[in-house]
Amino acid sequence: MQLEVFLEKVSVNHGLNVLVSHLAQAGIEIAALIRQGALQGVTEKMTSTNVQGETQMKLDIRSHELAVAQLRASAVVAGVLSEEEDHPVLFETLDAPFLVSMDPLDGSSNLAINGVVGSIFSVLPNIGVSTLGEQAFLQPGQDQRAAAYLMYGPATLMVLTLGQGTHVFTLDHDSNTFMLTQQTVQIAEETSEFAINASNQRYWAPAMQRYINECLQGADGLRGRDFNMRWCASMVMDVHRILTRGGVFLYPHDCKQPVRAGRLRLLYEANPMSLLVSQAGGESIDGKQPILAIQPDSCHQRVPVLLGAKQEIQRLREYHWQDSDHPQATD
Ligand SMILES: O=P(O)(O)OC[C@H]1O[C@](O)(COP(=O)(O)O)[C@@H](O)[C@@H]1O
Ligand SMILES: [Mg+2]
Ligand SMILES: [Mg+2]
Repeated sequence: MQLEVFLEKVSVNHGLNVLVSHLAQAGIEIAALIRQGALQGVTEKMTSTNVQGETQMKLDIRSHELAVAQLRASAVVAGVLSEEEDHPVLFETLDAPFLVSMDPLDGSSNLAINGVVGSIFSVLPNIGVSTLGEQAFLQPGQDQRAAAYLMYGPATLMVLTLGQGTHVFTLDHDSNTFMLTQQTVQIAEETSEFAINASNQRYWAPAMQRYINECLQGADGLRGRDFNMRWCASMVMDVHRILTRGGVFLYPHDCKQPVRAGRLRLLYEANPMSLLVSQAGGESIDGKQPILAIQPDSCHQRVPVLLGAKQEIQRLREYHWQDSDHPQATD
């Protein structure tokens, strides 16, 4: 089933369907660029840096421009917040029904090694950007109307939720259309696989040290079974593995840069991925509280991200509460 047919079937919100189709089109255009590799200067670095102080890749900018153009053309979006721009880009259609927050290119460090990258999108209702300005983007993740990521791997995938389950579409490069290949994905509650950048271990809080040490002790330790580890340095690829075969993805707070709450951004990485994971039966927390319940206070704020298999996230929450000697939060 083609994406547009699926949308007409499951969603009565025509405006949202139009928006999702334009996200898909942006994905098709970005995929075409990526496939050209160095021929399109895909691995080139810019001299500019983004608001996070990160050197921008040429493709960070091109992906941003292609997505902004598609969202503007949809005529149902009032403005876009992007990882690659300090302030939201506001369109003429200021009263349009939706706002979008996006990470136009996720996993940029993988480009130079021809690795997997992606794009991440969060769709929010327009609560009055014409008067509120960028404050209108500071809505908790639970208010999202849709979330999606594009994965530019051996196949090009679009993974989507409109709040009724999480579904996978594969791009048919011959007809340039996305076809439904997996409906209502479910994440197993139990897992023996974790993803974390272990090079940061010495900076982690005791709760994280404890959890990872127990996983590494495996069958010889308290967990009584061996755990496997993966790290792709692309949130899209790590989360897609979890939606496909389970596991947990962990980018916890660390004291490498104590002022920084985490590495990943709440509005265009943590929130959309948390909605996709929770709609597939998984959970996501910042250590103590559900990420989707966090009230954002700035557009590019960072947050610790622990997401995936329910049982592991509940164990991690327990360890974090025990850490801070707070009465254990009960479910
Ligand atoms: O380089 P590290 O510390 O392992 O971090 C990898 C993480 O950073 C990211 O690349 C950040 O995203 P961007 O590439 O969009 O900035 C995530 O995709 C990934 O999970
Ligand atoms: Mg990213
Ligand atoms: Mg990015």
